[in-house]
Amino acid sequence: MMMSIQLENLTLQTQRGKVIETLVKDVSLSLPRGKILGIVGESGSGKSLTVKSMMGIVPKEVRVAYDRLELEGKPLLDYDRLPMAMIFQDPMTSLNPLRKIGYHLEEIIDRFSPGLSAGERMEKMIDMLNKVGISNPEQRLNQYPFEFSGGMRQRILIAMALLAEPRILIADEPTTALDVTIQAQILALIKGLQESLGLTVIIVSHDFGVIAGLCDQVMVMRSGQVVEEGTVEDIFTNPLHPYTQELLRAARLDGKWGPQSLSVYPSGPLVAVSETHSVRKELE
Ligand SMILES: Nc1ncnc2c1ncn2[C@@H]1O[C@H](COP(=O)(O)OP(=O)(O)OP(=O)(O)O)[C@@H](O)[C@H]1O
Repeated sequence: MMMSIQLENLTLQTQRGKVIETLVKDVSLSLPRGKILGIVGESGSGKSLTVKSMMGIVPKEVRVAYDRLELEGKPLLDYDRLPMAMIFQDPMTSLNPLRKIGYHLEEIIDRFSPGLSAGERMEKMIDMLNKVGISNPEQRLNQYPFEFSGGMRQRILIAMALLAEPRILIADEPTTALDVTIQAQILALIKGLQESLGLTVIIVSHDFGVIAGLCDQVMVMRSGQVVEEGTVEDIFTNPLHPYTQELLRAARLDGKWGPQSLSVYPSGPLVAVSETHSVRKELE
């Protein structure tokens, strides 16, 4: 089977004074085309640095080494022509507050689809905003980032990522900054786009609820190393590493994941049905 991403023995190190510190050690992953991999683990476990090193965007002070990094069967030689795009936790930091949304989208079109007429560019922008669920796209193109909610800004970032026509989408904590209802909508959008465009997706999260609802494969990281990996069923129904069990227990206590809700998104807010009775709603 052709692998979309193949990474072998990624190790990341940095130097503090005379001491060399290993941030990520021997991380390997291979992901078939069209599948979703979730990387889960507590803060500082090395999730972000792992995906950033595939994109070639680790900070300068971090030394990157691996035995193999191949995208779609080819060694990665040219970071300017990656078939891969990335979205981040905080959409505001990726948008220029002084520029309208249309400007952001046109910039990407100019880079990845040069030579289009003004009409074709407009058509492409409107089509993409429709795809990511933004209504009144013509009007929205003329608005500034601050005129959008957090969830809508994340949709814009997804639109920007997709305009680069990637076959692999990397999402680093894409819903962490959003409230729970909006989180579910953004995850449903990512899932829908993955299905309709046949994207391979890597999603980084510290939230097992997010992983359970979305992923085919799961990689659990702790202190820069993978402690367990497997299909979503392996990890959720038969977690073997105590850390995975601990994370799952914590996720259950958090109310975000229960054994019966494997294939659904995190449950919604408590809604009162009477003065004394509240019920937790399931989100789509
Ligand atoms: N530029 C850097 N220089 C030195 N150490 C770094 C640098 N960037 C990250 N680290 C360290 O590398 C480790 C892994 O960081 P990383 O951001 O990948 O973690 P993470 O699992 O994504 O956590 P979070 O969810 O908090 O982002 C952390 O201990 C972090 O402090």
